Amino acid sequence: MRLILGSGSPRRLELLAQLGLVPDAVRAPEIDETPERGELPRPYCQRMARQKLAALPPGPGEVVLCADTTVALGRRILGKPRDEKEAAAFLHALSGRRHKVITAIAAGCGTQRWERDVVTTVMMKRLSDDEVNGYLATEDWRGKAGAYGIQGPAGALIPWIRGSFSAVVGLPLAETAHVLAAAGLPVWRRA
Ligand SMILES: Cc1cn([C@H]2C[C@H](O)[C@@H](COP(=O)(O)OP(=O)(O)OP(=O)(O)O)O2)c(=O)[nH]c1=O
Repeated sequence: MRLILGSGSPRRLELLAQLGLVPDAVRAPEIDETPERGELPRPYCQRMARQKLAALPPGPGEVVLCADTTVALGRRILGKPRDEKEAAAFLHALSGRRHKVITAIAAGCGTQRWERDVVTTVMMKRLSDDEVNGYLATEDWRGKAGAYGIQGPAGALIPWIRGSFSAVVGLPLAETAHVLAAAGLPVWRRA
């Protein structure tokens, strides 16, 4: 069975490597990530993971793994910021508050499909202007939902989380291992 990572995210490749898994191929899905009117963050995130998989149907002997990470501030979806101005606005909105990070995974093999999602609560400290500007200057926010990456310098801005660290970074490892095993790729027997 071949493992196909259906994601262009370097974080997801690294998280799979943490399990000792090196995909046989990496394919980046191209889908429209615009939320529907009134769509809530969790169903949106589930829909994104499902659509990414639908854009990359598994070939014979392939397991395709796709995922989506969405930052939710109440009912509001904070996607990947378009520019520094939007990143600054996201950080100000998150400052001093707790929010949710949802990561949904979708895997497929033949006509079978597996889906899971994990919701983690993240606390962002109250940010000073120096902290916002200093973090923006690192450029680390680019391409990241909610305009931060907990695994990088933004770690200094996050006093605690309740949930799964790996899910916040982009792939919930326990659920991913479970789904891959169900699809015929047991983590422990691949070494
Ligand atoms: C909140 C958060 C997000 N992120 C990243 C993970 C994802 O790469 C990104 C969310 O965007 P996604 O749309 O989930 O993924 P992507 O566009 O990077 O890749 P693909 O669609 O090809 O799978 O934000 C972090 O790296 N750290 C964090 O703390």
